Amino acid sequence: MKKQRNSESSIPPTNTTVSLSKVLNHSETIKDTVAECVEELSSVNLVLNQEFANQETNIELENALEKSDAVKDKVEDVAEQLTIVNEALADEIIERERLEHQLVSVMAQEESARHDAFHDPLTGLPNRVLFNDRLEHALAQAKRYNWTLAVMFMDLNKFKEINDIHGHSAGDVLLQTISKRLLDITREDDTVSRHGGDEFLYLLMQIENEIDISLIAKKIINSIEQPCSLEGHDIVISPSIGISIYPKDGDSSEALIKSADKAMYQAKQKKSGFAYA
Ligand SMILES: Nc1nc2c(ncn2[C@@H]2O[C@H](COP(=O)(O)OP(=O)(O)OP(=O)(O)O)[C@@H](O)[C@H]2O)c(=O)[nH]1
Repeated sequence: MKKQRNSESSIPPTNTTVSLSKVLNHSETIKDTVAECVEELSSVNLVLNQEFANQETNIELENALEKSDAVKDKVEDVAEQLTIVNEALADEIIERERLEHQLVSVMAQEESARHDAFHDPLTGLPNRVLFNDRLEHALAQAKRYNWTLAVMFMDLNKFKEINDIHGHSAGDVLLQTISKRLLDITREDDTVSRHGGDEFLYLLMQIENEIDISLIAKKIINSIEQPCSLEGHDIVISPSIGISIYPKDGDSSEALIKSADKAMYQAKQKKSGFAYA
């Protein structure tokens, strides 16, 4: 009897399960062939027995018949053994599939927990923890290879008014829209993160000069200042950005973020869009 395998599983079988299934299929074919041999031997022995019953005593025929019956019994026994082995093999395959399924599901849960630990739930952007980790790593590389890095601290202007006028969920949509725009314009090596509330942090890797940084800051401002449709209204919001540069403004992540934060307040006061530390 063939065991019912878990065909609804969305997880592709591993090489081990595939090879075990091949062995089982092969073994089932052998068992079927052996079972056919048993049937053929039975019918041959039946005919011989009938012939033997009609004859005078014939010792040689009697011996041959006994041997043939013994062979049939042995082959029958082999067919039964093969059935037992195949059932054990089928059980083993089901168990392996179950374990593989369990393993994949545990790995998916771990991956999801890891993602949640390092990302902001509202916008999906990297959170503070991931940003700090990337900044620490970037600083170690910058020290080793003499790179220049830039940290941008960005805060939205008068974001509270959006919440007050249009409601908190409209504010959430605005934060999500802005985050998507920021992600779209961020280079692969750079990092944009949500620091909290309406604050975002940028890490720019291997920056050549301030002209490049200013161009990036203008690009970010331009992208954020594009109108955003909220509940039928076109909302326009602007950011203030403070910029600190490694090694000029600090050689630790705390110092660079602090300098950029201070510069952001200057940009906000002067309404200049962005300012350097
Ligand atoms: N919708 C929404 N609002 C948030 C979230 N987190 C923080 N806020 C709000 O964001 C606002 C941030 O306010 P501030 O940055 O202090 O004020 P602001 O109006 O932007 O003023 P300036 O920065 O001085 O221009 C506060 O009203 C918070 O309640 C969030 O996840 N969703």
